[in-house]
Parts: sequence; structure tokens; C-alpha cells
Amino acid sequence: MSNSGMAIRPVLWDGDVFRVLDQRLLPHKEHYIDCDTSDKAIRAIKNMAVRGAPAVGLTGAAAVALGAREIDARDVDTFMKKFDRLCDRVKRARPTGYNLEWAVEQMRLVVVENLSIGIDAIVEKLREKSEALINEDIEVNRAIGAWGKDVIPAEGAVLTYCNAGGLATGGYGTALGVIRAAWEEGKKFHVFACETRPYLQGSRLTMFELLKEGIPATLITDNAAGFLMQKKKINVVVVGADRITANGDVANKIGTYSLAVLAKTHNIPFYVAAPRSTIDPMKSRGDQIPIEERPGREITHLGGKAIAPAGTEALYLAFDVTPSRYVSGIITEVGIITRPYTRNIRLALQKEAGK
Ligand SMILES: CSC[C@@H](O)[C@@H](O)C(=O)COP(=O)(O)O
Repeated sequence: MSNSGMAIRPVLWDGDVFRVLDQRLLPHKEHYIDCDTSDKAIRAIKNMAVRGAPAVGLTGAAAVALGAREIDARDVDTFMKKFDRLCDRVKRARPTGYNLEWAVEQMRLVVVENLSIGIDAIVEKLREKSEALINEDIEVNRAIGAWGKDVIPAEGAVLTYCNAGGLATGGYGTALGVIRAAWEEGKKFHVFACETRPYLQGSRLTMFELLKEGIPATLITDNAAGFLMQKKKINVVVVGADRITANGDVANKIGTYSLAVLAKTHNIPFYVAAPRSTIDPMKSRGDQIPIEERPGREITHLGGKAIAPAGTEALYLAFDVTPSRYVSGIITEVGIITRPYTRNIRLALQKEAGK
């Protein structure tokens, strides 16, 4: 039985306040952070209270809406100059996920297209746009699920990594949206979720969502995936993405590349599920993607406790890049993009949405 009626809302507007579910506390506590300033929303992105590229983008859009009302300007020119600085500040909050840049640009467009209506009306329009982006993202995820459910076997097992679920988006999820849609259709498969060290998006968040949905799932350590593939326990891998370049290279949570190589070695299809707002058409190849480096302390400490000797140097690259040759298809809201990626990504970006 699916509990999908109990939708997870990782981000939402409540009057003039933008609320962010603090994912650092999950699965133990469901607590919302109230963001009534752009600084608070930016901080929630930086400290990963909110995470997952689409949810980060939506929070970035909210940070822009909140920041716009903080701008002190008498005329539209001054407003615009300060607004541009605000947009740059929001974009810098996390560098790898493209959805943040995309969402901020959507907000900038609102201003550019409405310069004549006056500052107060622009500020109101930005708040409306931020809310609309959340609802659109949920629709887009449902379309991704509708296209992607066919890659999930009627029985057998799906491996997923990190958390590309409702929590990582406006709701419903991308990779987990595909899994959810297949489950809603009545398929009887099993999910293996990798823990995803060190933030444990898999054990804390993906398992939280799958249990809520009643989808049968087993948690595995990240380093168990290869052996399970060798034992023919995995039929397909589905993951999310933080940025996809024009040639189909995919940045996603560190460890994704290893899974893709393992999947190819074992002849297992490897799918990436992502909205088109994750596709960065201005970057031609994956090696142009900025890779976020987070504090080593997030590796050496777990739940505030040291798990490595004092003085340990740790390298925490938060994302890696999987070359497109390992990717069987990119599941988007307008269909599954397959090779040749450069041509088919270009065509997908031009398509009307929907299924
Ligand atoms: C729909 S979420 C897609 C990606 O953002 C997800 O797979 C991922 O890598 C999240 O990383 P995170 O560091 O938790 O923000």
C-alpha cells in the first residue's frame, strides 16, 4: 500500500515565511526552519539543512524573493543593481548543482520582464514565482516518474544512491519518483539503497521515504554494491543528478561514478533521472563542472563525535562526474534521452513539457 497521500514537503511558503524541513535532523525529528530573510535561506543551503539539487534551487529562488523585499531602493535602476548582487550571492551558496543557477535566473527574468510595474509589485511577483516553481517542480517530477517507470523491472531489484526523492525536490522525487511511479503501477521489485557516506542521504533520507511509502527496501553499505551486482542481485541502477552537461556527462553525489563503472562491467543499465533544469547547456563537458569541496570535519566526525584520530586530514569532494558513455539514458520530464547525447539533449531542451 502506498502512503503517497502523506506527501513530504521539504520546502514551502507559509505567508511571508519560507519554511525548510531541516534534513540534518531526519529521520529522528521533523523540524522546520523558518526563513524570513535571504540570509537564513542561504544559510540553510550552505549547511545542508536543505539539500538535493532541485530543492536547493527552490530555496535559492526563495532567498531571492526574500532578499528582494530587503532591498532599499527608490528607483528601479538602483533596485536592479542591488538585485543582481543578491542573485550572485545566492548562486554562490553551493556550486555544483545547476538547478540553483537555473532557479535564480528564472527569478531574474521575472524582474527583467516587469520593470515597468514598480518595485513593490515586482517583489510580490517574485514571491509568487518562487511558490510557482515549487509546484512546477512537483509536476515535473511526476512526469519524470511517468516516463521512467518502464525502466524498472516488474520484479527484481533497483539500486539507488544518495537521496533523489521528495526531500531533494519540491516533492515526489526524480530517481525515487521513477521508483515510486513504478510501484504505484503495481510492479513488485525491491530497492537497495546505498548509505551514501558521509552525510548518509541513503540511510537517513532515502530509507525514510521508502519506509513511508511502503516500498520494500534494504539498506547496504556503499562498498557492498559491486558484490551485489556480481551476484546478479541488481537489475537496474537509477540515480539523480546535480548538473548534466551538453554532452550528457553527469555530476552527482560522490560515489556515483564508481557505481556507473561497476554497472557497465556487470552489464546493468544505469539511468539518471533529472529535470531539464539540471541540464547546463553552456558547459560542453563534465570536466567543466565546479566540484564542491566540503569541510573534512564532515568525514572525520559523525553526529558531532570524532570517528578518526585528532589531526586526520580528510578530503571531502561532495560530487563526482560520470562520463556519458556509462549512462544508459537520462530520464527527464519530456522523455528518456539516449545517445547521441549532444544532439538529443539539445532537442529535449527545445521540447514542450508533458507526457
Ligand atoms: C533530485 S536530487 C539529485 C542530486 O542532487 C542528488 O542525487 C545529490 O547528489 C544530492 O547531493 P546533496 O549533497 O545531498 O545535495
